[in-house]
Amino acid sequence: MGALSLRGVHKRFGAVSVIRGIDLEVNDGEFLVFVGPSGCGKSTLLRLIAGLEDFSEGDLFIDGQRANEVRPADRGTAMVFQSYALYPHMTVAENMGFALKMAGVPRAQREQQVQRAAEVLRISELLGRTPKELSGGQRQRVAIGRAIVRKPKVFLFDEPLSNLDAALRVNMRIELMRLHAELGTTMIYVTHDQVEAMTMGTRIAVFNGGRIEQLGAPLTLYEQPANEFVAGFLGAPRINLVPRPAEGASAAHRALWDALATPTTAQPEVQRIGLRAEHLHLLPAGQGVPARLLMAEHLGDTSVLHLQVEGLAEPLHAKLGAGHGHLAAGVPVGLRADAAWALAFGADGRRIG
Ligand SMILES: Nc1ncnc2c1ncn2[C@@H]1O[C@H](COP(=O)(O)OP(=O)(O)OP(=O)(O)O)[C@@H](O)[C@H]1O
Repeated sequence: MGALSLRGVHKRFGAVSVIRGIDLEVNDGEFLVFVGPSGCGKSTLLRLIAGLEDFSEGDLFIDGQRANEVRPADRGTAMVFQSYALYPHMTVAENMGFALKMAGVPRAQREQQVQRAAEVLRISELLGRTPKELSGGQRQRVAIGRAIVRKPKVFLFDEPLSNLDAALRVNMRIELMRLHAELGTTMIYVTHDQVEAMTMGTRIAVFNGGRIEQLGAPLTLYEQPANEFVAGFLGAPRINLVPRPAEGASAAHRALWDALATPTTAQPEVQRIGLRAEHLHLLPAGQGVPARLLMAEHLGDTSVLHLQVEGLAEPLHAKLGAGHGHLAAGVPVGLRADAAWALAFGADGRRIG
């Protein structure tokens, strides 16, 4: 079992309030991702769960038992850090078995648990090496192995992949998902990388300024964000936000607003309409909403276009499939908006529909 409950949690460092009222239920066996911009408190919440920080207010329950005062080693949690924090003079096997040794587990049992974890992580052949003889990805596996041998109820990962290069990160992402499927243990995973969040999480909690803005399944958050912050944080390029045209707005701005009209977006309290880049399409110049191409990023399978609509403060982004490599900066184009995907936001940033 590894269900976790946080109730009314606050954390202050001196006068600075870092966690500002969090209630959260983590289900047994789920892969929950904490995502948010730098400094929003996600690592602090993870450290509170691990027992590395004290609560200023609020309670933590692990499998229904209040755990605020339980020693970190006795909570059934195991944390994996971004810096692998391996002991340089110990072999991989010794590093992985160290916590068990400290806990007084007999040698034979220790060795068996280390062997088993090494098999799961596919690093059996590395057990005799020291950390300096390992690549970054292998070191990260050892750090994870050290957590596995303790058979925790909950794994806590604090940006574990951010020291790895892009290709290795993708590999380790898949490995961690496999590990989760194999062990079935609750995992809480902190990242500021929205791609990691979207691909790995059973659910995602989007943090902002010490609070959770929204909690839900990745695609729910992507398609039905509670507010502009969540809409803007998930998705690359960033969601397009079109403000309601004020008096004296350009004809192109008005045409764009009209192109986004649906029964929801037509409501008078709607102040901004959000449209993701994949729902903005190109037309020949002279058709649709007039725009100018500012810059094109041709990625091979997709092209991301940065477009200026006269009178809008921010450029729009459109994401197109292959076959647009000929488009160069400066050309006039037309735009078609897929209004069925338009999201309507009120003055306070909350989504209306
Ligand atoms: N021990 C501490 N003393 C004082 N302030 C702290 C302490 N630990 C964290 N903070 C502050 O709390 C805020 C939240 O930090 P935290 O590390 O939880 O953010 P984060 O969301 O994990 O960000 P990042 O992705 O940059 O790690 C930051 O402003 C940080 O400076």
